Formats: sequence, C-alpha cells, structure tokens
Amino acid sequence: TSFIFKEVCGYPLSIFFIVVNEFCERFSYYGMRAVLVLYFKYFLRWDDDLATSIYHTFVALCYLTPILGAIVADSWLGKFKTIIYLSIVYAIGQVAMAVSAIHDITDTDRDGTPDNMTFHVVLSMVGLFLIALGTGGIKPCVAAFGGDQFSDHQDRQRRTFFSVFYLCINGGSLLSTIITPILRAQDCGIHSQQKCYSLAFGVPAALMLVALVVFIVGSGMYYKAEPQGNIMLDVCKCIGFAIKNRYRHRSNQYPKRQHWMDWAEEKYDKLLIAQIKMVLKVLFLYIPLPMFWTLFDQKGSRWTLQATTMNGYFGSLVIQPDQMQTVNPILILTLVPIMDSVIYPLINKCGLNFTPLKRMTVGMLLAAIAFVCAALVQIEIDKTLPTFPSTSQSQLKLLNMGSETVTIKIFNDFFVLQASNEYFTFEAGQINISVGHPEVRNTISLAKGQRQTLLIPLTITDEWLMTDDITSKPQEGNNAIRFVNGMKTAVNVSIPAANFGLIEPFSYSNYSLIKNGKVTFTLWSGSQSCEYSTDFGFGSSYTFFIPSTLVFGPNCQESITAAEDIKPNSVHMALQIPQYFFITAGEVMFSVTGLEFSYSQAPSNMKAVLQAGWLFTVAIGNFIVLIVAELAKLPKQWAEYVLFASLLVAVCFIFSIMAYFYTYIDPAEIEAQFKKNVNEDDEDNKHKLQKTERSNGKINVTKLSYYNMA
Ligand SMILES: CC(C)C[C@H](NC(=O)[C@@H](N)CC(C)C)C(=O)O
Repeated sequence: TSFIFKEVCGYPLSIFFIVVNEFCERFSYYGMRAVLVLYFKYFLRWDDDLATSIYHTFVALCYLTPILGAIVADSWLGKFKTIIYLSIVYAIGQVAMAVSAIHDITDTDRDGTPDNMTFHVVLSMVGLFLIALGTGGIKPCVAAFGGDQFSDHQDRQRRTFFSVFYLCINGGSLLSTIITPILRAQDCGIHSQQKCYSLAFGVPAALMLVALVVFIVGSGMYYKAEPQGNIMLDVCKCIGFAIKNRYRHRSNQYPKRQHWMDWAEEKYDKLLIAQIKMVLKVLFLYIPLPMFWTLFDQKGSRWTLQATTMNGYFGSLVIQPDQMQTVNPILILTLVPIMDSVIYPLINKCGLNFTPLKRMTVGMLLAAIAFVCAALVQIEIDKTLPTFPSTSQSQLKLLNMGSETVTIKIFNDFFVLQASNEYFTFEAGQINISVGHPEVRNTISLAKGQRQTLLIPLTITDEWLMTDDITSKPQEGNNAIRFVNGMKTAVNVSIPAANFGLIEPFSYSNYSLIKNGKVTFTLWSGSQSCEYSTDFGFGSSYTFFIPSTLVFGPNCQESITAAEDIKPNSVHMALQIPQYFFITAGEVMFSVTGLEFSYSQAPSNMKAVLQAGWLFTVAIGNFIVLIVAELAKLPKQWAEYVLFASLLVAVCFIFSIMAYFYTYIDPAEIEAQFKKNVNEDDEDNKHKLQKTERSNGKINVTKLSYYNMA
C-alpha cells in the first residue's frame, strides 16, 4: 500500500501518532480501572467479594483478548484496520460505562439512588466486555504496528521506539490514576448531587476517542503490511500435518529429519514451515515467563494490603495505601531513560554482551530481590502487630468506670488495677474477680479466641458488662473507634462522616471505621454539647470512655480518656520504596526488552500473534497468583513472599539455560533468502546460503539451514 514516508531525526513520523495513541489509550484504560471497584461497591452496591471477583475477571479478560485481536490482524484485517475497528468497540464500551454511571437515568423518585439497578448493571457489564475486547484486541496490534514502521536496518531506532512506547504507557496511566479518583470525588447530577462516576468514566471515554482520532490522523503516513490470508488456520493445519506425517513415518526405516516440523514439507511451503519454527522457538522460551508476572502483579494486591498495615505520613502529606502503586509508573518514567542512555551503554562499554535474554534474566532476578525486600518489611511489620488470642486462649482488659481499685484473682495470683490498658491472656475459661471493700466477687466466663473488655460499673453491685473487641487490624488502614458511656444520661456521638448513634447510660457503641487524620467528635446530651478532637494514624483501634464526671462545655476534652485497643501502624510506608525500585528495575529489563524481543524474533506475518503470546504470559501469571496463594496457604505473609521469590529464582535458572541455547535470528533476512531462492533448486540453496555468523545477540546466519531444510 502507498504511504507518505516522513522522517524526523531518523525516526518515521508515523510513530508519533502511534505513541500518542498509546498514551491516550492507557490513560483511558487505567483511569477507568482506578475507580472500577469503588463504582461496583458504592454505585452498584455490590459486596466486596463480588466487586473483587468481577474486577479480576475483567483484568484477566483484558490479557486473554489479545489472542483474538492478533488473529484478526495477522490473518484477516491487517493491524491498521483491526486497531481502528476495535478502538471503536473500545470507545463504545467506555461511553456505555459513563452512561451506566448516570444515576438520574433511572432515579424516578429523585432520592439520589438508581431505581432500576438491573439497567445499570447490564449496561456496565456490556461496557466492560467491549472494553476488554477493545483494549486487549488492539494491544498486540499497536506495539507490532509501531515496530512495522521501521525498516530492517533501523534496529536501534526500533528499540528506542519500544522504550518510548513504554514511557507513554506509564505516563498515561500515572496521570489518569491521579485524575480519575479526583473526578469521582466530585458531586454531580441533575435531580440530586451524587459522587460523579459518570465523569470519572466519561473522561477516559473522551481520551479513547482522542486516541482513535489521533491514530486516524496519521493514517496516510503508516506503512501497512498486508495480511497474508488466514495465516493462523494455515499454521494450525501445517502443525497438524507435520504431527500426523511424523506419526505415519515413525518406523526406523525412515530417515530422521532435523526438526519435527520438517515432516510438513511434503505438503507445505518451506517458508511457512520456517516461520512456524521461529514462532515455536520463541513460544517455547515463553513457558517460564508467567512467573515474573505472578510476582509483578502482586503490587496491586499483596503489596497494597501490606501498605494498609503501614504508616503513610510523609511529613504533612498523607499517602493512602493504594496510592503507593503510583511509585511504579513514576519509577518507570525515570528508570527507562537512565537504563537506555546510561546503564546499557556503560555495560556495552565494559565489553559485556548484554543480550535481550540476559536482560530478561536479570529482570527476573531483580523481581525476586524485590520480594525478598517485601519479606523483610513484612517481618518488621509483624513485630509491631498485636498478639491476638489463639483458639484456646481468651484476652481480657478492664475498664473500671468507678474510682474503686479492682483486684483480679486467678487461682492464687492477684492483680491490683484501676484499669488495664493491656490485654491479659488467659488459658482458663473462667476467672474470679474481686472488687472494692467490702469485696464484691464475680465469676467471669471468657470467650475462647476472643478479646473482650470488662466494664465495671460505677456502683459495683450493678450488672457488669462484657464487650466483644476487635480481633484483627482494621482493613485498608482505617481506624476502628467506639465509645463507652459511663454517664447516667444517654449521649449522642457523631463526626461528619459517621454517627455512633445514641449511647445509653453505662453502655457502649459499635465500632465505626474512620480514616486517618484529625477528627472532631461532637457529643450531645440534651442541649449540651462537647467537642473532642484527636489525630488518628493508620490501622488503630480505640475505646473512648466518657466518664460520669464529664462536664459539657469547652474544657470537656480533658475528661474523656482513650484506651488503645490496637496500636496505630508504626512501620513507615517509605520502607516499601526499595521493593518498588527493584520490581520496576526488573520490569524495565524484563518487560521493555521482552516487548521488543517478541517483535524482532517474530516472522513478518505473525508479529501481532507473538505480541499476543507475550501478553498471554501476563494472563497466566495472574492465574498462578491465585493458585499458589491458595495451595501454599502459608501462615506467615513473609514466608509467602520468600516462597514467590524462590520460585522465581528457580524459574529464572531454567530460563537462563533455555536462553543459553537460543539463537537470535533476523526473520526478515531468513524470509528474504527464501523468497530469493524460491525458483532455485533446493539442493543448490544449501550451498548458496552464506555462512556468515553475526552473533552479539543479533543474527546467526549459519542457523539459516535450520529454517531452510531442503
Ligand atoms: C504488559 C503490561 C503488564 C505492561 C504495561 N504495564 C506497565 O507498564 C505498568 N508499569 C503500568 C502500571 C500503571 C501498572 C501495560 O501495557 O499496561
């Protein structure tokens, strides 16, 4: 096909449109993904489990659909048309998501909640399906289409293109993951103001349209390789025939052939057989690769959970656990240029031959180191976690509402207490407690595996109360707060984000989860009020005690006491930076190199197919996380991190052996030789092929005979 070829600084101008398209597309994808779980939870009102499973199913689908897109591109429509058509599907999906998030559409009673939830659920599921089809479908095509724009002698420029392409992915995703949560937090609506999910999905939809328009604008400048028929069908038939033919000739009387695919020679073109050999060789090399993604993708799950047990105060700046993930794209934006312009040239200068497969091996090792760092951080966190009771133990603390001294007697031991801020652990199911003079004795039954607080009333002859306390760290860095009312009148406690309700005299509220930062509680009793302000960190639990002596008014703050049930997180989130650094350095060496490697080693008619194969390793990696975590069920999180690191080191060892035996090829050169010799006698071919050997990870033409068996 004809196209206008323009070059800027040695690079085809067309790639400008491709990288801008990728930037906008990744903005659209990651921006939508950033608010998706919250949309499920707060708009569609799904529970956490359903929201999480649908989210992961969607992400997995996004890495399975590339196979479909690649087959359509390489066998039928070509990459250009596939990108256009699937981008339209993608944009429709994004628009469907934005529309599904407009609550006013079905809010007939105008109370701010949709009245026909089925409409919103169905529309958003259709939207997500179209997005998965679009984003996955175009992904292998865009990268391969970008690679196609370079001619055979532009190896260096093509490598730089893949680095810039990766920068755009991360630039787009970084911006959108910052912007869309801000948009979501705005209020919008026609009849009532609600959180603006429609805007948070609408902006990614607009960016996808921009991506499409930018791609179309560059249309006249692209080199568009024509698809060569239904290549995937030919490949399958050819492989099937080779296997059948080999089986038919299994007896020793038939001479062996160099490669099992050579058994297809009777029926299939030698060029096709050679191309299939190239693809199979690379796909074989891919087998160990999912393990890298298994570790890589735990940034969003295990590492974020780890961050929820850490302290996110960076001076006056507070970093939320899930925001730590943005460290990855930020580091990508700095590490890719450093690697390309400093580290790799330096390694070359030292005379080391740092081939793509060696880079990928080092990338895997760096990811394993990242997990060792994560394990070390986890050990530090574990030291600060409270010891919760085992199933045979009970824990008890006391809250003495009066001023009498409390004496606990267990067998022959005595404790003299006003109140206990610490939990006592008991193996016994019952304990005797004596209080005051004259003594009031009580036998308390303890609940196994539980933490409880014994509330000793002001008048000790009144009924004693036992509360069930929290037995795990509050989720997502929240703080679990409750109030005990020691007054003779009911008290209402509220903060702007939560209402603890009316707490009856000598009673207590349920726990409420509140975010970190400064919080002011307002206590009401009749027309009297009291304001109590305090600062919360991450992951703590407190029981606030309102004493009978509380005097409402400006100085009431001092009378209220806080019992710390669970200490706030003390290990700082900054300690996660080394693990992020190593995993991102690993990503640059593994993923950027792998992207380029998959392109450069693929035959011309199966470039997108190999890109899809590369992305398929990401999908498998995600499944392995689920399987290993489920099977291993290690009691300690740090042990699981060490297990994953060890598995990756083992896989890395296997990969390095496979890589050692891999010979780099130049598919274009091999294909050119075939085309040149197409009319010549096969026997002559063997001798005509040059036996030049260009190693250094580039091409080994002596291997041409391997692909060109006569
Ligand atoms: C193959 C993908 C996993 C690669 C790529 N992801 C990244 O570059 C990440 N560093 C982005 C980050 C925001 C998770 C992609 O194409 O999305």
